Amino acid sequence: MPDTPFAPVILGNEPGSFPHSVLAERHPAIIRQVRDAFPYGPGQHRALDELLKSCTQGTIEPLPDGAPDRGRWLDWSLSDHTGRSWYDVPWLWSESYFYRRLLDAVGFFGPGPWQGVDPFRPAKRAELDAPETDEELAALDGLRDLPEQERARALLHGSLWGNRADLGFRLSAAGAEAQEPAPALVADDSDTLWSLLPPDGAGTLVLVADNAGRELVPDLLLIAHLLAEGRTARAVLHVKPHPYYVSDATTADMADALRRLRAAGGAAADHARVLWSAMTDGRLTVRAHPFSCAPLPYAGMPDDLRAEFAAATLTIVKGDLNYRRLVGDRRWPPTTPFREATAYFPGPVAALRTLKSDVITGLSAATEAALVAAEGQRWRTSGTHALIQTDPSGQTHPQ
Ligand SMILES: O=P(O)(O)OC[C@@]1(O)O[C@H](CO)[C@@H](O)[C@@H]1O
Repeated sequence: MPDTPFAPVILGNEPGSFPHSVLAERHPAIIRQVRDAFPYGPGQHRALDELLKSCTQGTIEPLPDGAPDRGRWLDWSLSDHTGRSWYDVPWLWSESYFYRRLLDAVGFFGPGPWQGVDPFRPAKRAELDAPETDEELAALDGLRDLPEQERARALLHGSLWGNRADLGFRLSAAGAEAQEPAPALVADDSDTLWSLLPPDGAGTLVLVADNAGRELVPDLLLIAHLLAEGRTARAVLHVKPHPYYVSDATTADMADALRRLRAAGGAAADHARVLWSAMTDGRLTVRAHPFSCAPLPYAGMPDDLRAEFAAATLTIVKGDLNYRRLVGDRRWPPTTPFREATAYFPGPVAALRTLKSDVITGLSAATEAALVAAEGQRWRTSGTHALIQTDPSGQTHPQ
């Protein structure tokens, strides 16, 4: 990435914009949802009242003394943003801090009886247990007799479109789920992606997961396929170290999804066996790195994570939020080459994302023009378009 990117960082302070609506409407709705999720006590309700007031009308406050991650947040610019309106700091930062404070309010970080209780768990469980999940898993049996390449492609698309299953998104985009799936890929670098995962792959695939439930299930199926077919020797699944953006996957969600696959029978259970045994012998590992919940773009990743991505044959980055973090949460001209925005990334990287926020790179001028002609700017946030973008070059990029 150029040292001084010319695209402005996205803030939430423009009334009528998507980021503003997230801060002004989605966050209060999430607080309401959390209040309903568990029989919290008066202290938790008071803390939620205070958070509601702070995040809609107030300013950013420091973390409480003794917060286990206070030092980390200070490194992540907390002091610079303290005292400022939630709307006036980078939107990515503001949203991330909202989830951090929400967890405080319900006692997630303890000490106390609510320590470690995920406030979003009921919503995530309901989705995983929904009949639609059964239907999707049963459909897997129909793939069994297809040639490997077709199965691989179907599973890649399952993982891609699984990103529409985002519980936070549904809070503010009622109806998006009900629409016909828009098949339109606004960018499709899948051939390059597959070239990095050849049938005799000896390397490591890293998949940076996004949502639990109906997104994580197809992500796991894709990993199972790649391991079983020898397209990768090892895989690392990055999940969040704590609940985040409502539906983001944690280790507990991964375990729930895997148990769900195992219980489904048929091809789903076959995939579960592959994953279970790969976890047992270490070919599949799970990581919950603190930076996965950082309010910063990946360009600011710490050295250990950089080394991990550098060593991978391919890193697949899932979802909208991870895309914002991958390319930088900025108002890029849409034709900015994806490879320019990811030039800092230390290894080959691919993004699988449905479009749910304003950020976009890597469109051809013709694609952008067609989208604008058909929908104005709505295509950016409607969740009905998707992309597969690949930057195979890693460190060999000219910086
Ligand atoms: O990362 P995901 O699950 O695909 O999407 C996250 C999301 O719903 O939340 C953000 C707004 O809160 C947007 O980036 C996006 O719309």
